[in-house]
Amino acid sequence: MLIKYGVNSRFTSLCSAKNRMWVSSSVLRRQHFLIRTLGGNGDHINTNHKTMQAIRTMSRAALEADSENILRAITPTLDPTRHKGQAGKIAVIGGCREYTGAPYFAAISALKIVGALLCIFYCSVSSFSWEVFSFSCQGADLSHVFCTKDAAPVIKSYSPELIVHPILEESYSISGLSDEERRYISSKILAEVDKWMERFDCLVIGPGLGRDPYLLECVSEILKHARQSNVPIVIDGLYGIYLRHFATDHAGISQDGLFLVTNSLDLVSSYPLAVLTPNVNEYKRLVQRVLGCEVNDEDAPEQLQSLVKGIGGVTILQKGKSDLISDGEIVKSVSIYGSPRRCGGQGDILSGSPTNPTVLGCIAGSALVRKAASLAFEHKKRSTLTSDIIECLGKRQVFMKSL
Ligand SMILES: NC(=O)C1=CN([C@@H]2O[C@H](COP(=O)(O)OP(=O)(O)OC[C@H]3O[C@@H](n4cnc5c(N)ncnc54)[C@H](O)[C@@H]3O)[C@@H](O)[C@H]2O)[C@@H](O)CC1
Ligand SMILES: Nc1ncnc2c1ncn2[C@@H]1O[C@H](COP(=O)(O)OP(=O)(O)OP(=O)(O)O)[C@@H](O)[C@H]1O
Ligand SMILES: [Mg+2]
Repeated sequence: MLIKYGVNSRFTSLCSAKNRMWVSSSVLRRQHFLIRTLGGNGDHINTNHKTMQAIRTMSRAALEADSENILRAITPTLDPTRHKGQAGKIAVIGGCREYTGAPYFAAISALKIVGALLCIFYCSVSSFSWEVFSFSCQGADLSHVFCTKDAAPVIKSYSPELIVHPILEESYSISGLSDEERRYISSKILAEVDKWMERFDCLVIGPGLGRDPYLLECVSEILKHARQSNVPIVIDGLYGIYLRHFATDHAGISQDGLFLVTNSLDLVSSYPLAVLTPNVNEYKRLVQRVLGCEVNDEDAPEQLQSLVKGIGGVTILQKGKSDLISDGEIVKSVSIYGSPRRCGGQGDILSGSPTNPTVLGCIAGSALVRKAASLAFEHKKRSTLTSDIIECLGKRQVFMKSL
């Protein structure tokens, strides 16, 4: 079944000769996971395959995506025969001394609404083959947060549902240490994340990470390892850092320089399982850095497509009045009514929502958050907060499905 739908070749082609041995077990695990979550029922796949083809054909002509239909089509019916873990395990890498809300919002949203890779369809539309890594909208089974030691007790206190790993370090907590000691601490952090990496179906990197250079260097390494393991990655809120190019002097004080993140775009470039979710400021800085110009609202779809091509091989979900999504091949817009409230944290919910690397998945994630925001605003009006939106994520009006 997997071979028929190209899953095998998809994953195999992602493994370079160098890391094939290393990733093989995680790839196999994910394939088994996919077989299980597909329900082992060919009819089910064929039905969905046709649905996806129909959606794809329908929406190719217009910029505006048929997001409600897409959301409905990829939302599975809850299946009482499944056991814990089959809807996926998500990890958020984020949370530092200042920001504890952002990783919580992303992780709890993943737990509430985003299952994991539920189905892979290879849709042949026109002349090219198109794969859909679709996460179920039934809620992941386990949601982890890897954050700094200071942030962990706070995040744990928000929710007993989250599994919180207090392992990241910021510069202030290691000040006075030698370079060698710092490198040792980094390697310990990386080893700790690696122990878990294989189990994750998706990483969300960035919510509430802040801008500490030591922390970000560690996260760059985590990102590299995730990529070697072919784990889908959503990257949120890091673009300021990417473009600021921190360098670290021996005392751990950050200064502008051409260091860390000249390479950071390389970290994601040509990685088809990466989704970037920039907000207005982050997008502006990305455009300036990659295209060397200012944001052009008149030709927004074309500019987004150029940006994706400039970075190479990723999917970008540009947040704004309308969300624009592109993988470099196509551009789609989601403009369904959301909320006029612009309270912080809504982007963090969104970063926990697409958790899959395709335009289709991003459309569903965007529609989901906007519909939940609209529903929350109906009830809370001007006092709507991100936590109110989270409460609305699973409502029937959002999914238009009862089970
Ligand atoms: N409750 C929470 O814990 C929340 C935490 N958040 C976190 O807050 C952090 C900032 O997010 P925002 O959405 O406010 O970020 P923005 O990119 O919107 O930036 C906020 C401000 O900082 C400036 N800025 C950012 N990066 C810069 C850079 N490299 N050079 C110069 N100026 C820069 C921007 O111009 C803007 O004025 C992120 O880590 C984010 O994840 C937000 O997600 C909101 C909620
Ligand atoms: N002007 C707008 N009108 C309607 N919806 C919007 C508007 N701007 C953003 N959104 C929606 O709000 C959500 C969050 O986008 P936003 O630009 O606020 O992200 P952010 O700044 O990264 O948020 P966060 O505070 O979590 O970091 C997205 O779902 C987006 O579709
Ligand atoms: Mg944000």
